[in-house]
Amino acid sequence: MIDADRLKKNWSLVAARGDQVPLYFYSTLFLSYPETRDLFPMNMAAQRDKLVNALGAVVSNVDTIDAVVPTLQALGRDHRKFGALRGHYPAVGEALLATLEHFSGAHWTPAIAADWAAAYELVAATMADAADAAAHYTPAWWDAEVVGHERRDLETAIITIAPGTRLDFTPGQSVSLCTSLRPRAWRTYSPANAPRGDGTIELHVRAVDGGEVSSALVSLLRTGDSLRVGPAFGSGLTLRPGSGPVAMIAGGTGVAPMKALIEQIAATPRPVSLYWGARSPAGLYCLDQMQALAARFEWLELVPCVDEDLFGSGARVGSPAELAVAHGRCTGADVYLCGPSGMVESSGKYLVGAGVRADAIHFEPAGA
Ligand SMILES: NC(=O)C1=CN([C@@H]2O[C@H](COP(=O)(O)OP(=O)(O)OC[C@H]3O[C@@H](n4cnc5c(N)ncnc54)[C@H](O)[C@@H]3O)[C@@H](O)[C@H]2O)C=CC1
Repeated sequence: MIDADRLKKNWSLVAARGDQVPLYFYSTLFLSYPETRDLFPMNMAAQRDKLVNALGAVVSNVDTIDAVVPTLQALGRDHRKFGALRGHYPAVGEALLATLEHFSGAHWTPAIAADWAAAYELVAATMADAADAAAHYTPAWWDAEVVGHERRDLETAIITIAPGTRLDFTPGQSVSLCTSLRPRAWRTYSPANAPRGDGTIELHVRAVDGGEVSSALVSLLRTGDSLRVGPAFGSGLTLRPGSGPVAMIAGGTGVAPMKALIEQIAATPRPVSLYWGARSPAGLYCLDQMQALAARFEWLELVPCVDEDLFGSGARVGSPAELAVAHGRCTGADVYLCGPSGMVESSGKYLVGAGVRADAIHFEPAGA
């Protein structure tokens, strides 16, 4: 029986050492098992945070492991795209335990070691089993051709890809992708369209500061190039059944999954209010597309919002969540939130404080 409290306490002790933890973990892994280096991107900076986040998520849920089984299974299926094999899991487990022992110092006991080993074995077996099962019915990744690349501004591009074989997804889900311009570095985006007859997928990419992959996708990628795409995952933002009102609160390119949801809702319309925020009017990079949708669907209300409007664009000034509440759009509605993680977090708190039921607020948890 795993003592979850003991594990959580030990994890907070180790996690307090910050960046040193993943650094130690990867050094140990690559020294002991050099062949695993090829599974990871050349630049490990982004990868380091991922390990810490993933570990934290698993550990904090170890006492309710049933709740994270679907996530672990999706993770296992997704890891096939890295070339991760069942044989790699023990190597990772060994490096993980060595790292935990190193940072626990005098707090490391045989009982804690046994708890960690058992928790890791459970996680690894769930992931590896799901990966093996998926190998029977789905590819490890899809090769897709870039069939459209439209720069919307210096930092943002709308990229359309055509996977070689059909890639199924549900609006609101995400896919990860990798370009040979930045080998083995995968980043996640949400399709901005409901599934199409021709299988093409629209992705909205903003070059983030220091983001080597997003910058390459925006500035260097060209029509005709190919990308690798991983399986669709996530259920936080998928449409809940019902015919009642929907309020969508989006920030920046977080509008992409909202556009996909709107296209899905068009099949069985219900009232939708989309409050879409950006720092300035220039950040509303696909306002024309969104306005065209609002003109086409009488059940769709579009409210562009900006932090400041120096030149009088006509967008509302204020936070999308606060405006949506002030206009009564969240009352009795299913609310979908997507954008920068800080915005999702603060908007969620604001909505709950304003009386919106927590179970009516939907978003993809950070790091998912
Ligand atoms: N491209 C895609 O397919 C998807 C993108 N996302 C996420 O959406 C985000 C979009 O980023 P950008 O377009 O660069 O947006 P941005 O940085 O330009 O911000 C958009 C809006 O969010 C507000 N905001 C930003 N940080 C905030 C904070 N900490 N607290 C409160 N409000 C805040 C801004 O004031 C602005 O109104 C990214 O974090 C991305 O990971 C999420 C899902 C899909």
